[in-house]
Amino acid sequence: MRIALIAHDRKKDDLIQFVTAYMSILSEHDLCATGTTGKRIIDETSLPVFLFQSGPLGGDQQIGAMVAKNEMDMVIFFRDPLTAQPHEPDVTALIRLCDVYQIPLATNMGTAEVLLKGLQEGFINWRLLEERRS
Ligand SMILES: O=C(CO)COP(=O)(O)O
Repeated sequence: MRIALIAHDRKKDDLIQFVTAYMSILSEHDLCATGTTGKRIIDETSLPVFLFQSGPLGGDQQIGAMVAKNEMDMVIFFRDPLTAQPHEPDVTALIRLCDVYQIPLATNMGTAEVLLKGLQEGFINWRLLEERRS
């Protein structure tokens, strides 16, 4: 499965903690991330991560394009609900596309934990069928 990892600045520490805790599951999948988030994951966990542009420079849109092309299986996006983002329309667009294409999306750590446990149990294997169909 291809999994996108994204975190706004004040949520990056939480995402690193999450990725470290679930490294054994995440290491079995193709990981990609917005630029700054991805660099921190690489530096702090050594997991291989494909880097898109930084979020404010178009990274959310690049991930959204992959969702629209059926090339993304899960999005874990630790949003900061308390800080205005200059690229808020891009954030909204990515979340909208996940809903349009029924892509599992977690916007906080509680949901992300459930998603990864579900992934491990095979609850998201229907995505493999989707990929074959497209
Ligand atoms: O802003 C972001 C998502 O909207 C995250 O981007 P960075 O990972 O480049 O900080």
